[in-house]
Amino acid sequence: MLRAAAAADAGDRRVGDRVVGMSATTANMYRMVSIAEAQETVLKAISPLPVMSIGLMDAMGYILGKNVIAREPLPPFPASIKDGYAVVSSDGIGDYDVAFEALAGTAAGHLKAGTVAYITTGAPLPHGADAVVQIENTEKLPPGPEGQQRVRIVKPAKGPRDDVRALGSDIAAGEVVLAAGSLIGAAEIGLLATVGRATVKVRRKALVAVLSTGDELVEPDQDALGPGQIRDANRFMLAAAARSAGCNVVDLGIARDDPAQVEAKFQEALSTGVEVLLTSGGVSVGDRDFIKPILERQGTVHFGKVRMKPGKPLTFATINATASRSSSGQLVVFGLPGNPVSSIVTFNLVVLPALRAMAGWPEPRLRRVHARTQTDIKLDPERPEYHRVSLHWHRTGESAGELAAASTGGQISSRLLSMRSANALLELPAAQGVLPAGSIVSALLIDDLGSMPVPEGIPMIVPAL
Ligand SMILES: Nc1nc2c(c(=O)[nH]1)N[C@H]1C(S)=C(S)[C@@H](COP(=O)(O)OP(=O)(O)OC[C@H]3O[C@@H](n4cnc5c(N)ncnc54)[C@H](O)[C@@H]3O)O[C@H]1N2
Ligand code: MOO
Repeated sequence: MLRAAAAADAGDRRVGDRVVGMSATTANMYRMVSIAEAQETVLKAISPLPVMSIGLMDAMGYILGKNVIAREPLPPFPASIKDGYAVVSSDGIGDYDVAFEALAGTAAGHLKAGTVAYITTGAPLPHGADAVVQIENTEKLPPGPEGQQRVRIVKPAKGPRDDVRALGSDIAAGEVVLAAGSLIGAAEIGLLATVGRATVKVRRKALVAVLSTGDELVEPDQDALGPGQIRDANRFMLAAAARSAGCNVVDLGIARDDPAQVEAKFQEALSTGVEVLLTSGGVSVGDRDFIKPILERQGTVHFGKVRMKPGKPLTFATINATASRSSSGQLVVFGLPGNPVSSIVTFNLVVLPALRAMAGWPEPRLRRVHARTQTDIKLDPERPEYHRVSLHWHRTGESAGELAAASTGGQISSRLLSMRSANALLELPAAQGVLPAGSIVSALLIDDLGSMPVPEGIPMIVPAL
């Protein structure tokens, strides 16, 4: 828990990180913490969720809860790498009777020296054979006097083991094929299937609820806006962001700027057993910003102001939920700012690492890269700014190239277009002046670089050998 910086007036009480009277207007008394401190506070307050069993078809995107060890070797028998003929390599070139067919999915037969067996890719090498000659290095001969198949080996096997996968050469028996803490992707699912894990132990992911607050908000399907109304963007955006982190989402709808309505929604979150509640709006310092005072009454507010742009009023609290169905024993609440860009940027910087940590990621933070800016960027003198950019690969001259950062334009926190196609947040320091184009800055990835804009003028390189 953090230290309250503001001095208490007589009659005020200390709650979590702040000294409060009871009105919402005291919300500006929170100590402004750094983003690093905010992230650390959140990660300290949460723990990985319990391990559960899941079917292989549904395991994508989970973190493995236990090491997975191969019980048998792969291949489980010496196997042919080619369609061709199983041979005794020392027999060499010559004409041979085809003694039998060794097909994939059948048991290995026995081959006598001086004969060959027709073999398919993946079939067990017959006992007695030690190599395979691919079909291209053979010629089919007319059948022998008793009608038996015959073949000419034109180019012999290079020696024993030629075109044979040795027993256990892909996976050794007893090998750890996946370590606890691994993120399960498509290849990992293939490995799990290979080693016979039809169900796997993975970390559960948080059940997340989303709630928008504000008298001005209407549903997106409202065609004509009334006076002062805007459509609710955050609830849908945050639900999608939580889902793309693999979480199931409960939609709590919109609460009006009325403490009773907001509190009723919090109760609904608790009784549904959600582990994480994302609210947006109502966390600033106005008389109608009720989120902080409600959180103070219901639980512990760990911070309520962060030195960052956008996202300054970001609020983080925990509410005891031992009486609810939540398996973590607490409801973790992120009070995200109402401005849409502030809410999605704070989601990426603070909520996403928390969801990942709950899901068991050993390193839940966003990945950092370095990039070169393409335009001048004005800095904020007071708050470090997370400038939205689209990163793409840029090649200059003969060099391998580097990531170039194209700004998404106007960065005001209401302009959601600044997040469109953004795949990274530049980490700009709080400073006077302008960061000149061509500067190298660090950037946090908020999207997969595999979907970055198609780089222009980057041909496939064939290395000169
Ligand atoms: N006196 C001060 N006022 C403000 C400060 C401050 O330090 N002192 N901070 C500003 C900053 S920075 C931010 S960010 C905002 C955050 O305010 P709230 O979290 O209380 O959000 P609201 O006031 O409810 O809304 C802000 C803005 O966003 C729109 N909004 C809200 N919810 C949604 C939604 N679900 N979908 C789309 N748009 C939404 C809302 O209509 C407002 O325009 O406070 C500043 N004020
Ligand atoms: O912190 Mo606010 O998010 O700048 O608009």
